[in-house]
Amino acid sequence: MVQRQERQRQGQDFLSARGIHKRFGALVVLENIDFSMGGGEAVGIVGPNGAGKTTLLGALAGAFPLNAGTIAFDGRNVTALAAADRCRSGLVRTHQIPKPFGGMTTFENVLVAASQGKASSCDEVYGRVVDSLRLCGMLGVANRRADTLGLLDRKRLELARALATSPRLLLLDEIGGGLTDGEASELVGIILELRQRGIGIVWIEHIVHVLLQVVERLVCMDAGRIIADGDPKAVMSDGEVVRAYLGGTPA
Ligand SMILES: Nc1ncnc2c1ncn2[C@@H]1O[C@H](COP(=O)(O)OP(=O)(O)OP(=O)(O)O)[C@@H](O)[C@H]1O
Repeated sequence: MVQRQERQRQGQDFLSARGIHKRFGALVVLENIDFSMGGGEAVGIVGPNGAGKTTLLGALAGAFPLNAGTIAFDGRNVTALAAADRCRSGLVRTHQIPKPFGGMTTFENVLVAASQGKASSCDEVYGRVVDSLRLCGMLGVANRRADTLGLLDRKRLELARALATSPRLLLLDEIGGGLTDGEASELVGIILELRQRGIGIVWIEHIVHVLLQVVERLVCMDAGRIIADGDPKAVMSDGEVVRAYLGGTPA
């Protein structure tokens, strides 16, 4: 297994998850996961279907209570915080299948999200909405009902809604799923811009060559465990990763 790179994480992690354990009934989905990262870092998560990737993202975002483990974000223990409170503190996730409010316009969808973020004045909220729409290339469809948007625009809207909450760490769940390579590359441009703003990224994605345009560190999960964590090239050539994820025989 590729060993995790030691990079002054002790005591300085922006996000730190320790001993995470999650069961659904008798099914153990996350087994004693330790995961941490620094501020502004971009980490990709890969692994076979059912490995527990989305569940890990849900655990970090506060989608459900854990069976064991603790999560600290920016020096604060957030284990008992609900998802909405984690979002207000800057820990924000997107969903694999975007579910915008279909009867609302693109603008209204982002406005709802912006209102849920850190408390601020109406002017600031409005400014965040316009900034998010501009960054995600959605000003031209701001007045379109969300249920008339195609898949790429729905994915952009999912990003814009997350961005409007003023995230400091963004958890992206297969934002490129279902898109062509060209469409996914458009999202890469937006996500790179988010990185430039200092926003940390954790990104689950099956389109690995797209993911690798953004992240400097890759984690591979299998059967509820992290089996490799480190430099993307080293992880992708790791014997256990090749066996579990790439479906081949290690060279
Ligand atoms: N709410 C739930 N109730 C019961 N089982 C669940 C629930 N959520 C996930 N699971 C199960 O947990 C396991 C891990 O699912 P998860 O969605 O985290 O995997 P994944 O690695 O994200 O997979 P994929 O790449 O297919 O999205 C699967 O066996 C799934 O069926």
